[in-house]
Amino acid sequence: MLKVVNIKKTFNGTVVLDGVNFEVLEGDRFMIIGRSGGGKSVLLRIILGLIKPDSGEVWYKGQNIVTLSERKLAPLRRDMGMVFQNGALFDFMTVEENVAFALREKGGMSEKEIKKEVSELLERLLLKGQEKKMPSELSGGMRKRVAVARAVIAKPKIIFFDEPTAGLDPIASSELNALICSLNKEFNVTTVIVTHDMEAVRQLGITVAMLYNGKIYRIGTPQEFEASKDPVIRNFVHGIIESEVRCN
Ligand SMILES: Nc1ncnc2c1ncn2[C@@H]1O[C@H](COP(=O)(O)OP(=O)(O)OP(=O)(O)O)[C@@H](O)[C@H]1O
Repeated sequence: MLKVVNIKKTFNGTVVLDGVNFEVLEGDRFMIIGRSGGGKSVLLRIILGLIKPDSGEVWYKGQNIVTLSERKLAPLRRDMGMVFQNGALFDFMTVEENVAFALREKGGMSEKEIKKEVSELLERLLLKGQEKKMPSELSGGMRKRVAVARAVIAKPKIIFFDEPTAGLDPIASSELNALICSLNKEFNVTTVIVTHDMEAVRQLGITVAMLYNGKIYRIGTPQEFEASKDPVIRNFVHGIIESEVRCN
């Protein structure tokens, strides 16, 4: 469904991505893990055509996203949903208006139909009663769910999440992961999730790719990562650092 070929990106002489290769199959929940600052968000932005790599290709529906103009990207973007790390909601719109935005942009639906779809989705995402609130009046977990609603309402074929559980408590994280799981299964939305939350990987992952030193170091299942004896993988998965922290 999506193929990333030899992506390279350097910022001010610092190599961030040094030849990244992987393929995401239809229906997958593909987790990209790696250390903070390792280039995961940059990679997502390249895949979405928001920034250009120095070299490499991103194939989607037989087209190389890297070489497309904004005009040619637009129809492909309609297939793609994105939930940014900070939610990126419109602060000046209510919850309802934020979620309806993509449907209004797409056109072809009456206001009544839009209201019905928005209201059904908000109910599914446990946001009933929050319709008229502004984003600033919501908790972090609610904001994330609104961001998910906004990304899925237009029924994308593939959806990208950048650190969906960052800043959420363990219960809110698990609730959000359950939601991502049901969206993937019920609507058959291929899901790509960038995270350093190993619990999210355990709960959601079908395929896991570890980004390390600018390259995909390993691709496997969550179970293979858990059981790996490779020191690079083990240290990441089990949060081991060279001088173990013992404060008590
Ligand atoms: N527009 C930019 N200009 C210069 N450097 C950038 C730019 N965007 C990202 N970088 C650098 O690229 C590196 C990778 O950043 P990125 O945000 O992709 O990391 P990440 O793996 O997503 O980290 P985190 O898990 O902390 O979000 C960082 O060193 C960052 O400073």
